[in-house]
Amino acid sequence: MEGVDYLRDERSKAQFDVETMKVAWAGSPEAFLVCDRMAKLVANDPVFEKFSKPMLGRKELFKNTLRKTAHAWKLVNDLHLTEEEAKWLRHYIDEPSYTDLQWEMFVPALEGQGTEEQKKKWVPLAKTMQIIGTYAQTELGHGSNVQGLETTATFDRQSDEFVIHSPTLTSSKWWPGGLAKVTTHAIVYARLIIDGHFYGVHGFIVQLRSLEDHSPLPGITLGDIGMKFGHGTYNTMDNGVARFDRVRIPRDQMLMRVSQVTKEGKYMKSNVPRQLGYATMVSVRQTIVSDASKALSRAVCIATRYSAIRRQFGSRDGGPETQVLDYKTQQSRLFPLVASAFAFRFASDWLKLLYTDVKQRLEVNDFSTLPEVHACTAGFKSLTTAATAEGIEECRKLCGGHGYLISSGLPELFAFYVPACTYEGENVVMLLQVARFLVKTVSDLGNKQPVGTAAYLGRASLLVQKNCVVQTAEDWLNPIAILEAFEARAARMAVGCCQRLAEFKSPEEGFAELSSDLAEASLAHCQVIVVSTFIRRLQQDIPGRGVKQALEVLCNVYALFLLHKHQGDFLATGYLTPKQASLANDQLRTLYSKVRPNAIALVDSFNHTDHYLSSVLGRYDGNVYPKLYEAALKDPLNDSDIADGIHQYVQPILKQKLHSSKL
Ligand SMILES: CCCCCCCC/C=C\CCC/C=C/C(=O)SCCNC(=O)CCNC(=O)[C@H](O)C(C)(C)COP(=O)(O)OP(=O)(O)OC[C@H]1O[C@@H](n2cnc3c(N)ncnc32)[C@H](O)[C@@H]1OP(=O)(O)O
Ligand SMILES: Cc1cc2nc3c(=O)[nH]c(=O)nc-3n(C[C@H](O)[C@H](O)[C@H](O)COP(=O)(O)OP(=O)(O)OC[C@H]3O[C@@H](n4cnc5c(N)ncnc54)[C@H](O)[C@@H]3O)c2cc1C
Repeated sequence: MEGVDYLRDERSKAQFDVETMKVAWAGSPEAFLVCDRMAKLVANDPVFEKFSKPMLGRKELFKNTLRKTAHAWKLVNDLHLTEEEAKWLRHYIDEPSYTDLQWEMFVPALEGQGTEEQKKKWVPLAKTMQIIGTYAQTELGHGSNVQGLETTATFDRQSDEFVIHSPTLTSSKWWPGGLAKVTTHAIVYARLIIDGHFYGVHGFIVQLRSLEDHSPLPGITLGDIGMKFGHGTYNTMDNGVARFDRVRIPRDQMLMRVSQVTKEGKYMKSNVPRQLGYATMVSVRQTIVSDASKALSRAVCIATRYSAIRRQFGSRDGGPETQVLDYKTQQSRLFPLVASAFAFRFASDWLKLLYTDVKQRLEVNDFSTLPEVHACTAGFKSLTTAATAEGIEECRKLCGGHGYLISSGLPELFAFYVPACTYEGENVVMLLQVARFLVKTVSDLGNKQPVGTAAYLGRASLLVQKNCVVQTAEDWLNPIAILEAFEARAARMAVGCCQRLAEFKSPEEGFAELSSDLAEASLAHCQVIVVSTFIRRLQQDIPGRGVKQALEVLCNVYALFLLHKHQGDFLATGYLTPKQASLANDQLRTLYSKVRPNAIALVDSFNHTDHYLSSVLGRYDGNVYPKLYEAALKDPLNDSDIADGIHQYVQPILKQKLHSSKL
């Protein structure tokens, strides 16, 4: 049998309806149709070809992306694509580009932090791409500590302008995507100074380049910050540096939803919290969670298909060898990642609802849920990006040596994905934000009943006393038992941290000293939410033959895999006995056997095109070995039998005359 037959055979074993699972993965029949149409549009358009990317130099890579982005914008207009369709189009083109910043950060910053008047003026210009913007917050000296930014915006009453200035080397803006060569505008975050007084960091709309000839405007120095990790991935983006030498902008270019500066130089706060100035980051973190499920699903699709084709050992009397997918070790590394992709998918759908809700509330000045939403987006961003980055690397290893080839699609995917652990809030820094929320919630338990995602902490006094009642491996299939285990572990970790915090001279000192434990408690809290979201999703109506059952298996795999991975926490907090932890692991092995016949159908449900996967190992048709050979032959080194440099540098060594003493 060939790879093609292996996958055909695997597909025939599926115990659920793949077409309906595709809809469950996409979220709705409408969402499925949009994704499917955009994926095919990209896959069938030669402009979006990706094969040659790894061979291109930096300048060619960058220009190639400019060309693709221009073509995509033409398609958006010619085909009258909606914003949602355009977003999927960008996604499937699969190349970081200045438009990521334009649509994910510049426009949301204008919409979220601008006044009605500012929105009216700037948003249409941005949405029609008459101006192209970026989000210039991070500096050479500070990224995480936003209040530590050094760029200044000094109000000049006489001219009714702000003067934007980079007073030190470390105040240079450093990292913003598209800044180096493309963007005409930026939201520049700077310390506001009026009459020598500092009023904190605010966003300012600054024009960077001439709209006529694209040259940097006077007083502005712009450049690229240099090559980044991986070759053909993030180097398509011109992450940039900017320095401002007393650049003047009109007063009405400060984003003034949160606070205003009057003509007279009076600083006025609206009745909105200053954290609203961070709203763009909340919005993008939510998008990043959704992207995590996409990136992880892509990696597991490649690794699962290849694992069904690859055979090693186990052959006796000349019969076929064992598919590596049949090894329990392979399953225990791969199937939890398949389950995680689904878990993150449903978590991101839920987070989107939470975010939509807070957005509507903010519009009518209801800020009550902002701290919870900030904690959820920050925590989920950290949890999902860390697991996805690790998961992609695990998938590479699951593909053995071939996973290290660029043609496997995995090295480039990893290089493309891994900065998500850092951008939009470094992951540990984000977990510490969740910790602040947890500490406040637990400290306030006597006065305030927590709601929403923290509601379980309202039962903390019970959860710290109760013990797990599981007696058999079967008991671990009960969602109530699973959820209570996660809640009890998280509540005990949070309460334990709070008790120890009280032993320090000041809360700040305690927080700093216990920050590692607090980060772990935060992760445990976020896992409660992801697991409970998956369980709740299964309580909804899910049509299609066997679809719900297959998802139930994955939900249990996800939860029990986490329980096994973090069993130290579950045991140390005293909720579980070693016997109960071991029963969970027994159940996990049984669950892997239930996933096995559905493995290929599950990854088919992601509906990834071969173009999107860009992986010889993950091809839908399974024709791996001939295509791997073909891809290798296309390497420039195979253009000739004798490569450049052989005559010059190798042959002289071969032909050297050695003295007998050196022989
Ligand atoms: C091409 C890739 C494919 C994927 C495409 C997906 C789309 C991605 C688009 C583009 C690609 C990526 C581009 C990347 C862009 C960037 O990275 S932009 C820069 C992002 N920078 C950060 O995220 C900085 C991180 N730092 C912070 O957010 C904050 O400073 C902080 C660390 C959270 C806060 O520090 P600190 O506590 O010192 O700060 P204060 O300002 O004093 O805050 C006090 C209180 O406010 C609460 N807070 C903080 N942030 C928020 C918020 N966002 N919303 C609500 N509330 C917030 C904080 O918890 C404090 O509350 P408390 O006093 O009650 O405890
Ligand atoms: C690919 C990419 C694209 C980006 N695009 C943009 C963009 O478009 N616009 C923009 O403004 N920025 C952008 N950034 C910058 C990005 O947002 C920052 O790099 C990020 O916020 C992290 O900040 P930092 O680099 O200052 O890390 P640091 O904060 O210096 O982190 C270094 C280490 O210190 C630790 N640390 C920091 N503070 C604490 C603390 N309080 N407690 C415990 N540990 C701590 C961190 O955990 C980490 O281990 C981009 C970055 C990348 C990699």
